[in-house]
Amino acid sequence: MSLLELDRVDLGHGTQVVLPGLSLTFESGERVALLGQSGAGKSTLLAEIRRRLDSAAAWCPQGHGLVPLLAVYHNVYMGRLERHGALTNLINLLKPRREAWKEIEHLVRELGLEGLLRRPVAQLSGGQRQRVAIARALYQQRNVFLGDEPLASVDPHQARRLLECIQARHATCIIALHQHRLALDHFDRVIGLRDGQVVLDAPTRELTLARLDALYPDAGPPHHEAGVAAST
Ligand SMILES: Nc1ncnc2c1ncn2[C@@H]1O[C@H](COP(=O)(O)OP(=O)(O)OP(=O)(O)O)[C@@H](O)[C@H]1O
Repeated sequence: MSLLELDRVDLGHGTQVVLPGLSLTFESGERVALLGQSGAGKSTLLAEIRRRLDSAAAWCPQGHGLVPLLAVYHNVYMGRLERHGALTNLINLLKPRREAWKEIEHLVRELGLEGLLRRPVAQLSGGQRQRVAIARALYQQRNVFLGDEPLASVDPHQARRLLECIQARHATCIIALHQHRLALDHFDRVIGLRDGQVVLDAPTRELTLARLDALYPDAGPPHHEAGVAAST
């Protein structure tokens, strides 16, 4: 079943077109990895997909979008803010709701953040913040998971584990990432962007690491996330 279709659309920012004449179809139940060098247009494409899917999609942004002074619990709770009234949310800020606390506690434990629910995000490491952002997106409980490099600041072993948590809850996901081994092992399809063009769109079973590395001509010799490969 088709999830969404882009038919010769020009995507960009203001008057600047970044992805001209883009045509792509996404299916429900598909796990899609978006690859490409910095500036290739991955975030621009994700922003359009997000705009079109609206409340059907959970969103994990590149910059995490967390509130540093608030505790982990409150940052994760924000994933569902709009489901409750303003008063409920205000009371929850002062005195966390018991059932929400339990649910979030369970979720963060799964992501390796146990014991940190009360800690302000400002006092977390980069990798821990990344996991809080993922927890907030999972807490949204949407059909589709959209992520803009949600695995960028965690080690290869953790990246694989987090991806498994995400995919256990979302049959459909579209995620920008740079870890080629993960893309091949955990996704059905890879879309590769370069300079605003789709230069690769293929099922992962037809792809090799060398083919994905070719999307990054400026990167030098490939490194292939040795830790990830060794862990499988
Ligand atoms: N808000 C913006 N206003 C104007 N131009 C933008 C804006 N955001 C991105 N761009 C430009 O659009 C192009 C594509 O950027 P985009 O963020 O989509 O790339 P990306 O592949 O996600 O890169 P990265 O891996 O660094 O996040 C770049 O040339 C960038 O400078």
